[in-house]
Amino acid sequence: MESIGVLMPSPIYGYLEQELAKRFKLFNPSNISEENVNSIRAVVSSAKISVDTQLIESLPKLEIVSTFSVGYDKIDLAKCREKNIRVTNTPDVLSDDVADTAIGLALAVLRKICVGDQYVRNGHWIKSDFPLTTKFSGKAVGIVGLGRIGSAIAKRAAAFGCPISYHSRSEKSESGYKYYPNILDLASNSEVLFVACTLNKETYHIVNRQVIDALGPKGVIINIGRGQHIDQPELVSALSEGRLGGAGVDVFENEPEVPEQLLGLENAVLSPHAASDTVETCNAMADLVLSNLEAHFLNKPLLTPVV
Ligand SMILES: O=CC(=O)O
Repeated sequence: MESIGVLMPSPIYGYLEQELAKRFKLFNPSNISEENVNSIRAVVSSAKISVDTQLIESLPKLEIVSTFSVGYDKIDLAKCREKNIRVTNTPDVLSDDVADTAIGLALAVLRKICVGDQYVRNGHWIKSDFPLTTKFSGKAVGIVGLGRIGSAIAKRAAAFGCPISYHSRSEKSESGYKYYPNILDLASNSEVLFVACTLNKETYHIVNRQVIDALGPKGVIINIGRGQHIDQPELVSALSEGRLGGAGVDVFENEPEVPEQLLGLENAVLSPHAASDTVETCNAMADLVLSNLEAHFLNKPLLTPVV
């Protein structure tokens, strides 16, 4: 497969790059030219790399886009379908880490773990005790999107004694959790709302002002999905006005830009879109990207096809 050209539009992960370079002819924007563009048959992308019409059209021999991410919202799927370009992602292998991060953010927000850390480091503890925080165990948990990641969050939250409800396109009665066909009803009946659905036209800004207000001043939102799931200016104003109790945010609308106002809010815990970023999981994601590419070029079934 050494003669097959694979384009990585920007750096993703060292191990993945090394392994791709061993197996394929690896290109990046600095070594791609008009002569070799026709040898490129695959693009390796990520949650941060856009595979838009322009990129797809510029690669006439493109056969497959393999993204190092579970989300594929940055890939123009319609264009890929139109041109018979296959698309793969990396589901399952990252669900545990993302769910762990979601629970970690909920604990950090409610138990003020980051604020407490600063309290100790800045010497305030010597002067006075840290104010009481809020319990997570037993809180009513709402999950938006009961897919692989949402289910992994539910399993963990259930172990904390939290009653679980969810909203998704369709009811998953086998889950045994309470289903709300309307996200507003879910928010009204939840104390901690986890956003874990796929980003698409229907879920863009699924958490809007009404949903935030339904959660209320004691409510907490945890977003490990995509920044675009939440109307970010509404989130920031609700947090700063105390209309929402807190938020744990791993993803932002215009990453890596983060609204200045959010940086100053103690009731928000911020994370740099890193929910799946452990060595173990990134290696497993890289292996899945490689296996999908190898399967494609050996005419075998793709392991995790999207298109
Ligand atoms: O955001 C990360 C992913 O989609 O895997």
